[in-house]
Amino acid sequence: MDGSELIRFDAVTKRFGGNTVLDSLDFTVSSGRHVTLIGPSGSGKTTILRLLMTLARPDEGTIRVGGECLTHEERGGKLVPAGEKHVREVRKNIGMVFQQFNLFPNMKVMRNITEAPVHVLGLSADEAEERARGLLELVGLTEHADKFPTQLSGGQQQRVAIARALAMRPQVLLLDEVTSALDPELVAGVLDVLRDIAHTTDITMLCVTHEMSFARDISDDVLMFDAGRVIESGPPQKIFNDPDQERTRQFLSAVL
Ligand SMILES: Nc1ncnc2c1ncn2[C@@H]1O[C@H](COP(=O)(O)OP(=O)(O)OP(=O)(O)O)[C@@H](O)[C@H]1O
Repeated sequence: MDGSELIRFDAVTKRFGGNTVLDSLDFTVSSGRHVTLIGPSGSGKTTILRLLMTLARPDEGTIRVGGECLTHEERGGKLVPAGEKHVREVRKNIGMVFQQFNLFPNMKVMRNITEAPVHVLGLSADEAEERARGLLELVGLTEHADKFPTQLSGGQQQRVAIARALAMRPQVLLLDEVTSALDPELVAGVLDVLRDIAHTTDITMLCVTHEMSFARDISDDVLMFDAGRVIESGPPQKIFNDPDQERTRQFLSAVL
């Protein structure tokens, strides 16, 4: 962890129709930090992760990751909207785990994990498999490399999705409600794996979750969103125990 700035949102506005979901949003995340986004449903948390994955584009403002601009590029001395090639390069630094796992159903676990390292990073099959074996051990699925996703529980599938995201060795891992689609008895196993990753690696994490005790455990910083703006931020002890904003207090009393 070197503490340098890794993610920067400058005056980012995102609208869907007439609905302003993010309203001139500014925030930064330093390298190695674990940041949790909390706030009421519809406050724009998932949209932030989707913008970072370029699954959506902002209407205004700029987003930078690792010093590279995700939204714009310089061409002929002018700043123009970023093209596909530029976006793909910047995005190599970002891994995401979704609520619904999104594994490739027709590929075995091993291939789910090696596919992008081979095709995007150009690793040899042997290098990618060695990397995948290490990750399967990390997520406790060494025995399941030759299974198809449907042969695994939801919790196991989500752990494969975590291994798959990490296989690209991204600088930042985005976690979007990764336990929301799981049966309650499978949640703890997935959160334990993520706790382990948070505590033993220097990866930067940006996490949207309703699991407040998990947020308390892993976060360096908590950002409280309301109506597309950060209304308060700070270490989890401060936000969860003694928030400054009445809106944060109300939100927490409803979810804790
Ligand atoms: N593709 C889309 N088209 C239209 N509206 C959208 C789209 N994606 C998000 N929205 C709207 O943007 C707002 C913010 O959504 P977002 O998913 O970012 O909120 P959230 O804070 O993550 O909420 P939740 O906690 O319920 O997941 C919501 O009103 C949502 O309906």
